[in-house]
This record gives sequence, structure tokens and C-alpha cells, in this order.
Amino acid sequence: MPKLIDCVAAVSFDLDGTIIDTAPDLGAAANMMLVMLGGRPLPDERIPGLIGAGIDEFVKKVLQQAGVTPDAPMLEMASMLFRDLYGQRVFQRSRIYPNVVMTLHTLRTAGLTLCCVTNKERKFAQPLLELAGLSGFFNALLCPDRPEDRKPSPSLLYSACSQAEVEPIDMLLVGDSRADIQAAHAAGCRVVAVDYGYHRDQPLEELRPDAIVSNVSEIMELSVRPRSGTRALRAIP
Ligand SMILES: O=C(O)COP(=O)(O)O
Ligand SMILES: [Mg+2]
Repeated sequence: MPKLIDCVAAVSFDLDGTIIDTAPDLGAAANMMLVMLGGRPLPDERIPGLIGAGIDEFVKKVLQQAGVTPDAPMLEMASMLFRDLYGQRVFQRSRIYPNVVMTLHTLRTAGLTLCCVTNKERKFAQPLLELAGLSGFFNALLCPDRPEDRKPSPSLLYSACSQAEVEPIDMLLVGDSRADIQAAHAAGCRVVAVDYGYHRDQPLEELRPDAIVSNVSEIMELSVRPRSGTRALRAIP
């Protein structure tokens, strides 16, 4: 059986919860924001489940978890404060997940085009990848310029395919959330989910990703077998 990785020409990686564990810095900025607003910090373990739909949504959930239901002006002020605090520490406590560097290196060396497709704003995603030493691996970084472009919209993946000059079926997305799987299906891309990200409480199996792995390096070992229908190949872990 052929390997999945030999059946695609490009691979897109989600950022938060897939290649970098950003929860420590997001949590630190969130807790500084709460304290500055007169609240109490949240326990670290509450942070990962709040990440995934962009900063405004993250800040809203942080405030709600802290017992505050923010009105629009308060949310705007808190989001500004958070952006300022997070911008000062995007890669202080955050860590690259195991085998990510080796996997990106191997895929690039094999001639695949690599994209980073994230709901994170570019002004944080770009310096984060640079400080982590990962930006050089990626041919393109796709971030939502408009809220409606966020995954689960296929919009960013369409842009990634266009920049990589590949058809959607020749693009594999690796991500940690339901939004990643839904975006890939909507775009017609293949998708592998990682099980260690920020959405461990959300069942990923029922959305039928092509495979679920516990380490990004496993994507290089997945096999595929022919299948009828438009999604002609399916990975077998
Ligand atoms: O910043 C977020 O909200 C999520 O980012 P991600 O799409 O890289 O997981
Ligand atoms: Mg993610």
C-alpha cells in the first residue's frame, strides 16, 4: 500500500496545539490581563480548552471563566490589553512539540511544499514561528484577515493550495481541532488529526479524519488504500 505522504504534494500544519504548545504564553498573558482588570488568575489547565477560534473569542472565554460576562466595550478593552501582553511573550514559555522539527525537515527535503494554516493573527503567528526557528520551513503562512476566513471555513486552505499550486486533494492538513478537520473536508483536502492538542474533550473520530496520530512524525508512516468516491484514498494508521 502506498504511503499517504507519497500521495500528496503539499502539507499544511495548524499552529497552536499542533506544532507549538502555545498555551503557556497565552495563559500567562490572559492571567496578567485578569489581574490588571482586578480579577483572579485561572488555573493553567483551564487555558488549552479556550484556544482555537482567535483572540477575541479566547479573551471572551477567559473573562467568562473568571466569572465576568463582558459587554462590547469591555471586551474590546480587554482584547487590546491581552494583545499588548501576549505580543510581548509569544515564545517565552511556549514549546515546539516533539519531532516537529525533524518532520518538517524531512518533508522539505523530500520536496513537499509546506504551509502553516492558523486561526492565529499574523502579527503573532509570524514572530512566533520566527522565534521558534520554524519560519524557514514554510513556503507560506496563512492567517485569517477576516473573521469569516477562520477555520472551519475552507478559505485559508484554498489560499494555501493556490500558493502551493496544488489541487486540494493533493494537500494534507495536520491539525488538532474539529475546526481543522471540518475545514479540510470542506476544502476537499486530506486531513490527519493529532490527539495531543487543545481539544482532547472534543471527539475527533466522529468527524472521520483520514487518521489520528499521537506524534506528527507518524504522518510519514501512514498508508492509504484505494476507496470509491471523491475522497479516493484513506489513511490506515
Ligand atoms: O489562535 C487560535 O485561536 C488558534 O490557532 P490554530 O488555528 O493555529 O490552532
Ligand atoms: Mg490548533
